[in-house]
Amino acid sequence: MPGDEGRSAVRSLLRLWPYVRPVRVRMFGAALVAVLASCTGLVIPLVLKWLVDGPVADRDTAGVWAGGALLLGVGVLEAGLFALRRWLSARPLAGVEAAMRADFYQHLQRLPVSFHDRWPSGQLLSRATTDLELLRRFLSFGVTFLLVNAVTVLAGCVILLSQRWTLALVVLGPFVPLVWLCTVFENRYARAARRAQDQIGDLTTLVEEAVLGIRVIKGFGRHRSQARAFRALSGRLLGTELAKARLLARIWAVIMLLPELAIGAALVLGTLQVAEGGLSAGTLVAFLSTALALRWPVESTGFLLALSNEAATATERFFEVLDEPLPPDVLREAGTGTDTGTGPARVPGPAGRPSAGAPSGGRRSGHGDGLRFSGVVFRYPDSPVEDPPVLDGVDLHVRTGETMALVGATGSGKTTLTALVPRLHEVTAGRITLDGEDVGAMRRAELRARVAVAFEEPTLFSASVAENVLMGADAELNPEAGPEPNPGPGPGPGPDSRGGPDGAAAPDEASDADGGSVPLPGPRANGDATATQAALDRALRVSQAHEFVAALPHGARTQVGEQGLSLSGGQRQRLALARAVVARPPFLVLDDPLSALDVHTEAAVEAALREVLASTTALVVAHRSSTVLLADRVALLSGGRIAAVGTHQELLESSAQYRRLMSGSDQPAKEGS
Ligand SMILES: Nc1ncnc2c1ncn2[C@@H]1O[C@H](COP(=O)(O)OP(=O)(O)OP(=O)(O)O)[C@@H](O)[C@H]1O
Repeated sequence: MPGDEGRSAVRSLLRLWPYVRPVRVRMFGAALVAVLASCTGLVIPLVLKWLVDGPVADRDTAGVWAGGALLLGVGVLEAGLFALRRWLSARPLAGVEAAMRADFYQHLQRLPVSFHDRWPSGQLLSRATTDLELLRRFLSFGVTFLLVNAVTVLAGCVILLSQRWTLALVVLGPFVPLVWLCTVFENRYARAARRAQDQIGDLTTLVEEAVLGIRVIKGFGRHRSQARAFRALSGRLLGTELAKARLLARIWAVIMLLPELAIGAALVLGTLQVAEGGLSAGTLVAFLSTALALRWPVESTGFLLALSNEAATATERFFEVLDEPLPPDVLREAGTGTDTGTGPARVPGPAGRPSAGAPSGGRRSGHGDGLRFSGVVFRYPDSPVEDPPVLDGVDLHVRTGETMALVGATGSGKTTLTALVPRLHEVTAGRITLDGEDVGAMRRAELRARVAVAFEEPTLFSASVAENVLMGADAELNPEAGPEPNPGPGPGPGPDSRGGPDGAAAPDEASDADGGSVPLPGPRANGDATATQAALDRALRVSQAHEFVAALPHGARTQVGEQGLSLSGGQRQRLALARAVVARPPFLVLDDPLSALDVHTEAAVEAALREVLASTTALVVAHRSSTVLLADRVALLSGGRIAAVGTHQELLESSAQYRRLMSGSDQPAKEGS
């Protein structure tokens, strides 16, 4: 029902109030000033009336000059007030946009992985950018001028009626059909606006995927089909935008035509009345200039209604994400101000500086029970109900200090099982315990302090190598949690300080890199930063990344990720591994961390990793027999359960499926290295 939709648009917009509240004084002040400015404009016809009926009729030149000066003064005052309105509202409303964007980002960070699995990233991106910008325009311009127009039209009507009520009725006659037409238009436009904004989100997703997957697209020569998909989507968006433009053009035509006709009719009638002597020329001039002054407020209503509708849609789209419920424990922790996932994890400090309450890193987790899965069942929330769960009663015990390799056919659920330990997903049934403590009952910050993860897909952020690695460290080790926007040579080892003419490491530094440290330059390389430096060096050495990092133009301060240097898949994976081991976590979960390494590097990383694994309790997803050999025991995942557990040798002897897996016949793509 049209009426319902209209009301819901208002309801949607009212949800913005908590964001507007802090700047309400400035905003209403700005609106008041705008109303004043607009009403000042309405004084001009009255001055004109006085001018025509007074000094002009009396041929009083001095009076005409005075009237002209008065008109000029009123005009300047009106312009000054409008400028003041802009000054009053610009800064606070930019703040509103920033606050909304910050809330949106924080909520996205806190939402579970299952939400991000479900939502296309382009939809989120367009809501955080286009929609919020639209809302700022609505709040700074739309709301104000809806109010200004309403007050101006009302004041104008009073002036018109007081000048000549019969003529006023002629001018105001079209008002009723106009309101009705606007209501019809508003509802149609709201639907088109929603469609367009959703289509922008889809288009953003497509562009993002095309940019991220550019190698696949080029490698498989898919640019034509990709371009076709883009054209189809942008064609659809174009269609919607044209439909919007047509709707707008129609309502605009009506909004402009009806008042013009009415003013024309009033002009004819008024002139006749002046000719007959029933009306003074000044009154007619004042009447007509008031009617003309009301033209813009009436005409701009169509545009403002369109803007309001788009803003209502943008608000709905914004709150669709913000209304997504957070997991109860995240909510609780957010309420107590505890870290819920946006900051660096609190993990045990380096040797000699254990964090209070957390087990000291770099040693076995002692008398604990290790990592235990008991009757773990898991089904992806969006999977069809008739499908069996991915994991259907997993029982597995990784003893303290033990390294357990997890093997299984492609799609058997290995990644899913590892993701349950740091609670990227919540178990559907059963429990996972760390040293006897249920991970489901642990605070997330504490869980992250105990478990470090490295995924098969190594993600690097637009930050320096050091910051990327230290992301896995606690606050003490990680002096600068946020990424720096720019590398900047700074006081650190820029190309000049690293020696080589083209930024390559000088021979002495290269040899330093072999056995020494990859210095963190500048403010970090002093005093308290020694521990950070030591942890970083150790992690880089363990992951066999120290040599290539030392050879980077700015060493560990080199910017990597999207806005920095591109690294090879193997280099990225080694940095992700360094991130996982930097804090020497008591529990380590690695999802095939060596998959992108060449045989030579893999052997070197394995040797170093063996040292790390010896001091942690680890679950390592393995596709190659070389990774399996790092483990004390192997668990075979099949049919959603652990089908067999034993040493590599035992499983080779007892399990035909394991033999097949290791010989590569089950996983031709990954096995056989
Ligand atoms: N986000 C998701 N939503 C729904 N189903 C998913 C999701 N992620 C994975 N799955 C499904 O869960 C099953 C297990 O996937 P998983 O990635 O855990 O397997 P895997 O053993 O790690 O495979 P691989 O060895 O190829 O990495 C697959 O059937 C997959 O299609």
